[in-house]
Amino acid sequence: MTTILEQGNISIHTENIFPIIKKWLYSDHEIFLRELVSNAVDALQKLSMVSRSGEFSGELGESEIVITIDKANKSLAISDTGIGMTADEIKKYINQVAFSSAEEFVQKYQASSDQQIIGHFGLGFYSSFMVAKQVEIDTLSYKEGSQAVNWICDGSTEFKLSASERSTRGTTVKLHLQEEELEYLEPYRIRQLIKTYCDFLPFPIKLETLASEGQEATAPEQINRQKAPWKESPSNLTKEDYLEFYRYLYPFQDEPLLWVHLNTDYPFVVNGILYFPKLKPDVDVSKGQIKLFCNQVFVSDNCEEVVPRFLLPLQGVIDSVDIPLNVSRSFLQSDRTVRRIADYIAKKVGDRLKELYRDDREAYIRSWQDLGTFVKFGSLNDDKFKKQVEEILIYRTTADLSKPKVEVETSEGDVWQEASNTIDGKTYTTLQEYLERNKERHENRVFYCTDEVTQATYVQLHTSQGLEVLFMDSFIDSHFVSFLEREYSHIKFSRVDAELDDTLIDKDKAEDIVDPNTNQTRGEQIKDLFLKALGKPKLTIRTEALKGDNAAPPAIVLLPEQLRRMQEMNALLQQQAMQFPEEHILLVNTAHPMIQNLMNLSQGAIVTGSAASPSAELADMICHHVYDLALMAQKGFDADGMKAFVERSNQVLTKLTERALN
Ligand SMILES: Nc1ncnc2c1ncn2[C@@H]1O[C@H](COP(=O)(O)OP(=O)(O)OP(=O)(O)O)[C@@H](O)[C@H]1O
Repeated sequence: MTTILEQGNISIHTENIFPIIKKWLYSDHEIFLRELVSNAVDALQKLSMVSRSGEFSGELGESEIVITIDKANKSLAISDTGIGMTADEIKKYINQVAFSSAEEFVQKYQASSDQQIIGHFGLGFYSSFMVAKQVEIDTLSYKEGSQAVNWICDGSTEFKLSASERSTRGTTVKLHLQEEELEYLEPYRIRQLIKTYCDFLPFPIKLETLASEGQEATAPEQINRQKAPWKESPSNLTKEDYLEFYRYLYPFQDEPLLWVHLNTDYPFVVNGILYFPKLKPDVDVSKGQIKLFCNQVFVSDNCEEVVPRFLLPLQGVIDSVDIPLNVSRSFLQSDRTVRRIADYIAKKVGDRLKELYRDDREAYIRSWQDLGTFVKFGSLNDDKFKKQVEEILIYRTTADLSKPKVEVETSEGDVWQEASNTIDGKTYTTLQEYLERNKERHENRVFYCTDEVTQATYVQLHTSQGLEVLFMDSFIDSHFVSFLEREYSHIKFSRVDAELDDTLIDKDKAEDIVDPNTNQTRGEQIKDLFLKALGKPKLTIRTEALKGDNAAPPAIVLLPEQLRRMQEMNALLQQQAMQFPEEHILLVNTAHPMIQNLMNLSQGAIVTGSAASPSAELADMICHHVYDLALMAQKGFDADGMKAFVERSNQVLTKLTERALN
């Protein structure tokens, strides 16, 4: 015999709140489980609080949550061994609080047309009516002498509260599922939901199934991971713990480069672990991969609005109760606390990078290929971050800075080895160090290379004369160079193929006057020869005697810095690869023996007086060839260019062999 304690009407003002909720959150029905499990966790936590405060001195017993699938009766029950509720509490918290907060929730969202709510939190207990035609609460409070109670509601505004036979402390919420919601009787579906939303809740969540037609009962089995490493103190976690957690979150991915553990309580609460992944070339940097949690309950698979944009490629977890969840994503972006949290995250990331630079230079350099992209992207986007990391921005250099490791000893007797900037034969430097080292030879001028292969000749030309070149060859670097120039307006950056530094040119040789009749210098004559032979109006021909004897090539193609940058910008705007501009410079090296021979060859032709003489023809061909070789070192050939080059190579060789035989 059950005693009816109360039968009545739930005090809400919107009569038909149930259909509205169902319709409103149509696609989100599954969140009912998250809400009910969260309530169970709260009940367990409250019990441990009252136990600690001495208000409750009974046995705590097993703190756990059990989800029971009863296919035969089409019901799903969520039980906890938490604090429980008395009849009065049910009346207050369920009949009044739960329903009025649900009503408030619905009214709020009816008024808003924005479906992009980040969390859909706050519906609480009431969300069970999205999937259940009847909900039953069976509960016994921890308070001594409490009477167990049973509450039943069928989704209308009426409820029935009666005494219950229950003898164990805690609460069971049983959902009699609607016919169209029977998917929640499938164990795989429950596992999937718990893994998604409740994996890191701090109590065991177990799943059991009762026997049903053709199926045996299964004993309760834990289905959540339970441990949330980001809530632990960093000093309790080993490197392996962090790596294991990363593998758990992102299986089958390369190991992360490093991680940052966030934990602060003031002025806002933020916990989390962020990982720097190895960047894949196809990574979509506009898509966030950080998981957002609120009190260990999963909220969203990306929190693009919470982390600064440049940190979007990071992975991991952010958990904060201070991020408003029942708001639209666009609102989040302008929320003041969220902005401050974003700043905090950027600062922590910067600190971590500086720490690595200081404490483990080798790891820093090894990871630079990937880290550098973050750091540069961050500097471009966030001024505060730029200031934080500008001293640890490094560039690979041609300078040989490898020196024996020096032991440094402070007056306190601390000894450490000065960090080496050379790893696997590659040396790195900061911009400041570069400028300092080269102050005497080229103050405030930086030579850089964007492609080690195609610009090899130019790099070699510079290094042979002792000029230091920085490699700025990652995809972000073309923007970054312009950015650096804006930031440090006194520094001039020139790509190795843009123009030649005076130190590379032998001024005396170039001025050599050879023809007393015309007063033409050797350089002018060579220029004429190439102009006529090539016949390209947009091509500028320049002659210089390059230093370095035979090490310097007979000719190189130069692309003036500003012109090239404009082309790059246009290509970017049109989303095309940059075409090699027709306006460029062919610099012919008058000091090269081959160019001198070529000059003599063409002069021989002039002496014989015939423009079509074999010598003139060969000289003309060689001019084309020299130009092609210079182009080839810059950009390679297209199909037509390659065909012409091979054909001409054969002709030149034929002619040369003929001459050798004569
Ligand atoms: N399993 C439970 N054990 C004990 N008390 C519960 C349980 N479930 C719900 N309650 C009580 O009912 C109240 C209302 O629950 P409901 O889920 O609607 O809202 P909430 O948990 O307070 O807030 P929200 O879910 O919006 O964060 C709770 O505050 C709690 O007092």
